[in-house]
Amino acid sequence: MRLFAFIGSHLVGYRGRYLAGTAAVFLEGAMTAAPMIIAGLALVVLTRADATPADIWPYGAAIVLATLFRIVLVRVAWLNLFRGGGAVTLSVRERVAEHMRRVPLGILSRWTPARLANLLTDDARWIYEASTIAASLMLAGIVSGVALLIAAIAFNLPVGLAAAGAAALSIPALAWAGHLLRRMVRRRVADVAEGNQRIGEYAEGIAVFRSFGRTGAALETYRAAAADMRDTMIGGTPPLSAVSAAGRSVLDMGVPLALIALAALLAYGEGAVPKSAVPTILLVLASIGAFSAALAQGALIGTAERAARELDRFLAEPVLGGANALGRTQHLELAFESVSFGYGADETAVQTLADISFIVPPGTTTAIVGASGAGKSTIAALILRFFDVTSGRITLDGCDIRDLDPSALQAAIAFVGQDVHLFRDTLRANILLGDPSASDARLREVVAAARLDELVAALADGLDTIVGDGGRTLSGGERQRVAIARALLKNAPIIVLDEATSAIDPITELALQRAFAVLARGRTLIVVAHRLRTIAGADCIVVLDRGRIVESGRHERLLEDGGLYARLWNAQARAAGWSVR
Ligand SMILES: Nc1ncnc2c1ncn2[C@@H]1O[C@H](COP(=O)(O)OP(=O)(O)OP(=O)(O)O)[C@@H](O)[C@H]1O
Repeated sequence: MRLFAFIGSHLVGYRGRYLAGTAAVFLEGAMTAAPMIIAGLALVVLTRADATPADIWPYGAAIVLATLFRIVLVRVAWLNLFRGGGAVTLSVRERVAEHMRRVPLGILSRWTPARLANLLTDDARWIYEASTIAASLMLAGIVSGVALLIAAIAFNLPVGLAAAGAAALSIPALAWAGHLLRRMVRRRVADVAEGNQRIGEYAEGIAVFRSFGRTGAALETYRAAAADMRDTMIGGTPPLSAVSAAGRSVLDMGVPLALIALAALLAYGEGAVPKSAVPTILLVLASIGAFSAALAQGALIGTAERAARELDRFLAEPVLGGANALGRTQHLELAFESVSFGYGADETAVQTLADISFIVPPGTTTAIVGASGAGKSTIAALILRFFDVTSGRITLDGCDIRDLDPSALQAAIAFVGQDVHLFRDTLRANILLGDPSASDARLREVVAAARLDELVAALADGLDTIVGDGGRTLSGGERQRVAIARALLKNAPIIVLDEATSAIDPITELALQRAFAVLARGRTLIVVAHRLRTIAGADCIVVLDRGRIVESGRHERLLEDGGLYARLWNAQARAAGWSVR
């Protein structure tokens, strides 16, 4: 039922068609039973003493008509069900993709990339297969089986009832088998996901494993996951097959029970085999066949049901709220007002930021500095609403960013993080992500500002060179420069740079900084940096220590104060003179 409720909720605009298809399947089930029932009637007529060959023709004609009607119904059913099923799958994929866009990144990161990909591929496919083929075969089988059983009862009440009793008795065992099957499917899917995760980690981390001579151990963890998968199959199959076989055997008991009922009739009733006996037994046999065909779809329906549950669970993840628009798109002041934050949803979450307040006036540069783990990147993540604050508020142009339409916030901020992801596409397409409508001249301008022109000139296809998966064909510093070009192109009033130049050599970094300053003039910059030399010119430096602001101000004043910033600065100055012997 859950599966069909799920399908129903995604039948946007196709509900009528799908219902028409279902009605056609219903009739098709009846038309599948019709030839057998008509043949049964013909058998009864032919066993009469006064029967002539001509008596058979109306029945023959009725069988042909029922078959022709069934062909038409199959066509109508499948046409509508496939359209409806296609619409459901499309709607599921679109809703999941749209939801991914709106769920806070903090929540999204709890779903691994493999699980998210699975929602859009395998899970959506199971829903398609269930809503089209499996559901129709199951419904047609049940309708046909029930129609044949009713006909059997009508032909001969005791014999038909004996077979119906067997069918009724098989229901609990079959329901139990369905429950075991669903449990096994759930565990198998979890094992496969775990196995995929492990093999993904093994493939991605192969360089690390090799450098530590740990490839064997890493492979072992994958092997363990594969063994779990096998154990689930081996452990789950015997009880499932036993219960399923028991259910089917009880169902198959329909014919022997019908024969026993017939024998009882002979012994205690009519004293002769009634004319309806043979057709009734045939109808019972056919009805068992129809029920078995319906049962054969159980595994697919069970798998699709699990997929529906998983899709529902993802679609129930809360999305970023807020609907307000910004009053203007430029000169936006950003402010932290007594912001506290801890990762994790419950009260036990460790507080990462405590009572953070600072203002970033439009057009100024604010640097966030502090030791590793102090909470600098967390500040950037909160500005971007990857997470929402635990208490206090962050405002943009006076408006709490939680009340802002997420797309207004996204439009106002360009972000370059520590990990740069490039898509397997041309360098041009990767940079144009910042502004797909940018002119060629503007593109070249940001390429030059990001100090990418030498790289572009050296590449055989220049900007049209495909950069490999995740940008792996470029060096770390080159990837960072592509991300900076992308952010510059976006033309957002606020740019957040989180260790955006950490992989760039000092000479290129200096040149990039100068060019960047020209292109980003008038924009607000929030820079998270370890190399203090790069932010010494900032309008305000906010110094963090274990999640708290311990001082803030301009470089010269902070040096004079002799606090944490001065200590960090002096330590870096000394480190610059270090050498490896
Ligand atoms: N997604 C997360 N879930 C749980 N804890 C996190 C998460 N991200 C960061 N933390 C923790 O929050 C604290 C602050 O991390 P953050 O990345 O903000 O520090 P940082 O100052 O930017 O450090 P670094 O300079 O090393 O990048 C750290 O203790 C870190 O372990």
